Formats: sequence, C-alpha cells, structure tokens
Amino acid sequence: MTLLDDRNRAHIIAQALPYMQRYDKKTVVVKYGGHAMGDAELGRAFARDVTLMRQSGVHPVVVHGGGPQIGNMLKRLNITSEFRAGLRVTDRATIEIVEMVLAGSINKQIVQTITGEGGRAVGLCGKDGNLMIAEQLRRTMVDPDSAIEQVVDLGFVGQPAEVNPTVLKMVLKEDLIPVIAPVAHGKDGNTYNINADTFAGAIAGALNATRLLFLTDVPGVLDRDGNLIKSLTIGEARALMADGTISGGMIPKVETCIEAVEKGVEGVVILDGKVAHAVLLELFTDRGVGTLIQP
Ligand SMILES: Nc1ncnc2c1ncn2[C@@H]1O[C@H](COP(=O)(O)OP(=O)(O)O)[C@@H](O)[C@H]1O
Ligand SMILES: CC(=O)N[C@@H](CCC(=O)OP(=O)(O)O)C(=O)O
Repeated sequence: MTLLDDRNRAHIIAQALPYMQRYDKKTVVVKYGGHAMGDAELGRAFARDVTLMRQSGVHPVVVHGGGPQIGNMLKRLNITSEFRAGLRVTDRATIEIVEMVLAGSINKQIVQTITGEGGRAVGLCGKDGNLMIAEQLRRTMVDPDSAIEQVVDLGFVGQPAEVNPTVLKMVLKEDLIPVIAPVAHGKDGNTYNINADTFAGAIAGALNATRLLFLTDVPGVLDRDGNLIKSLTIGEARALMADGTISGGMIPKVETCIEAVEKGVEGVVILDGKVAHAVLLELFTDRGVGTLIQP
C-alpha cells in the first residue's frame, strides 16, 4: 500500500460525508434480485454495504427476490414453470416451493451473510406481524389474434392489498436490518407469491422511503442497441414498455419504479448488482450508476 493509495482512500471516504449526512436516519429500500445473488463474494460485498449503511445512520430495508433459485428448485422437483409478462404462473405445488425457497433458504442466507459482516439482520416475510396482506392479482391481456381483452390466470400470484409497517418500524427502531421475502397471505387464507419488485415498491411507499434501489443483473434499462439509458421520465418508460424495448422481468421493475416516483419516492434507480459495492457507489459517491426514473 503506497502513500498515494492511502490518500485516495481517505479522499473517497471524505467524499462520502455529505451523502452520509443527506441520508442520515432516512429509509432506503434495496431490492436485491435473484440474478444479482449468484456469487458468494458479491453476496458478502452486498452484506457489507448494507451493514455500512446502517453503521453510518441510514435505515436500510432489504427486500429480496430469488426467481432463478425458485426455478432451479422447481426443476429439481420436475415441476414445470412458466412466466407471463414477467410473472411466474403459480399453482398449488409451486407456491409451496416459492415460500420454502424465498422465506426459507434465501431469506436466512442473506440474514446470515449480513450477520457475518457484523450487521444485525432480522428475516421477515409479508406474513410476519401482518406486514403485508395480499390479494390475488387479476391481470388482463389483449389476445393478439382476436384483439379481445382476456383475464390471465396466474394462480397464486398476489399483489399488495394492505401494508402494515408497524413490525418493520419496531425492527428499524432497534437498529436492526430487516430482510424481507416477498410472500404474503390473503384474507382468503391462501399464500401468495408476489413479484419482489412489486413488494419492494409497496414497502417503500408505506415507509415513505427516501430512496428505492433495484439491484439486478444488467447495468439498468437498456435501449434497443443494448446501451444503458441513464435517466427516463415516466412517459419515456411507458413508451419503452409499449414498444417492447422493455420486456420480461424488467416490466414489473419499471412499473414499480413509475408507481414509486408517482408516490413521491425521491430517487428510484435500477442498477447492476453484479458490480461489487453497487449500493455504496450509488448512495455515497458522485458517480450515479444505472437508470434513474424521474417524474
Ligand atoms: N430494456 C431492457 N433493459 C434491460 N433489461 C431488460 C430489458 N428488457 C428486458 N430485460 C430483462 O430483464 C432482466 C431483469 O429482470 P429479472 O430477470 O426479473 O431480474 P431480477 O432477478 O434482478 O429481478 C434482464 O436480465 C433482461 O434480461
Ligand atoms: C409472481 C412472481 O413472478 N414472483 C417471483 C418472486 C421472486 C422474484 O421476484 O425474484 P426476482 O426478483 O429474482 O425476479 C417468482 O416466482 O420468481
């Protein structure tokens, strides 16, 4: 380590101060996507970022996904799975696996990794403390052949009906880091699989979060040529969904961003979770990364 390296490090730490002050005691919801989770080293870097955020006075709330991990488990069990408009069609057998993978193994793995970095994390899902009540998602689509609008049956796919953030506020007050799996029950007694992006947006709205960050496996929203779009207005984002530039798993992400911006969440960003310390770079440095969605 040379003196120059030390000076650079000191400079970077000093640069973070105004950002730490800006986000002091503010809530930042981080959606940690299943595609960003693959690598153990990156997982530790993420856990370290979240721990550092908490240490510096920010209130991070982690909402995680796990789509690829659910897919792997379903494959091992020979259960076929299909996506429509970025959402997994979820039958009775699938919802059991979804809950097991999300609220069981992935949730506890993230809690363990944050704990390993010296943070104090608590794992929750929508069912805990009635945090979220879900209802069945009713989605309609226009059939391309008949041009008639039809209801798409997605099974036990839910959408947030109510968010009761009391349990989350208690956890945050105790300086703990909540890590939340996107599974919730409905008033009908069923368990629902909620897209993790949608879930994160509802939590950010209920907590009046200052920022909502989506960590995924691409640098942000890409144009038709694969180039990063650094910022998008709500109107531009809607146009890109309508013309098919934004498709698949990016649809629920962008829809959630639009809703969050409309509800007044200040900084909604989609960024590459495969870049080590993506959260710190976004939050605590001058280098904005990813796609910022604006009013
Ligand atoms: N315009 C676009 N820009 C970037 N990614 C897109 C776009 N349209 C579709 N995608 C797809 O969306 C994926 C991210 O969504 P998803 O797979 O659900 O990730 P996550 O697990 O992080 O939620 C990308 O890997 C990419 O394949
Ligand atoms: C309804 C629906 O599609 N639910 C998702 C929940 C997990 C998720 O959203 O994970 P990512 O963030 O990694 O995509 C699923 O079953 O895959």
